Amino acid sequence: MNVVNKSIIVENLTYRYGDLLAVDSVSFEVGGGEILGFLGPNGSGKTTTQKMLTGQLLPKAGRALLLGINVAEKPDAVQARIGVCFEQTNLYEMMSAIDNLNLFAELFDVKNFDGYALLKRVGLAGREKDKVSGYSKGMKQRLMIARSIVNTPEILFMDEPTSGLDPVSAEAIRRIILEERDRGATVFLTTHDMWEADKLCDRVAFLESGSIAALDTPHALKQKYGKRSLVAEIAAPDGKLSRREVALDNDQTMNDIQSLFTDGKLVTMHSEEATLEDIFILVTGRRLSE
Ligand SMILES: Nc1ncnc2c1ncn2[C@@H]1O[C@H](COP(=O)(O)OP(=O)(O)OP(=O)(O)O)[C@@H](O)[C@H]1O
Repeated sequence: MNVVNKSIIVENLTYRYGDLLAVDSVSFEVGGGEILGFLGPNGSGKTTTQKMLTGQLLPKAGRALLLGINVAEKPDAVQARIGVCFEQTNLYEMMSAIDNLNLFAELFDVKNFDGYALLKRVGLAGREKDKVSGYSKGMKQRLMIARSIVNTPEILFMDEPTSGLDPVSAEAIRRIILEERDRGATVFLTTHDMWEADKLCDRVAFLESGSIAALDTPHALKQKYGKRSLVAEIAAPDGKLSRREVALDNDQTMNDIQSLFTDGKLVTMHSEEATLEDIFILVTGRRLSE
């Protein structure tokens, strides 16, 4: 990652609510066109960090540079160039979807804005003129995504964008995140969904009690912390099935694999690698869903 290509630079960012240290001197960088997953259990400081990065909270110490601009010093300059999709962001419920988007396009001074094309992209074609109050949760979430990309943002912040959605809506939102990344946007994504993080993110940060416990590609984290194994089912002469797990990374591996073929009839065999959830527990000692 070279200097020009760093979209987000965070240095010792700190936030306290009274005596409670919510974000504890966090530092990291995100490259242009990268998807960074920010993962942590409830209360670990994800939202507070996002709020400081998007100019909604002033850090108590440290700083965040977005596109080379110090957010605390010039929040307006930063906000014009980013997109924010937070769960609690309000849509104008009594207005139609298209009017919501047109209003935002006006606020951002977007030239030649085509709200119909954007609504089509998020799967809301045909419902453009319906009032948002009549939209389902998944439809509102799609509209929020559309709203967050009205200004073709260079950095997109998303807080749990697929939480509580049906699989079709969730997949549509993941597709848009990847399209935005392919267009060149940097994406900062918080999620509880480890499978989603593994699938979407170039790198993930594990946040625990306001500190980053690990930050790397999902692959590198699995290599570093995960164990690889083979899981086999073997049938005894009486037909009784037993399950065997063979660690792939120790001195006994060859002998153990051979015994799978000699100790009975090998019925099934597959390799298993650690999930991000397993590694999160290993690194932080906590479950994500605690
Ligand atoms: N407005 C507030 N006043 C006081 N304490 C707060 C406030 N907002 C958050 N906190 C506390 O700061 C800590 C970090 O909260 P934050 O909302 O950043 O965590 P989070 O990781 O986003 O959690 P969640 O996954 O539940 O959204 C928590 O201990 C929380 O109780």
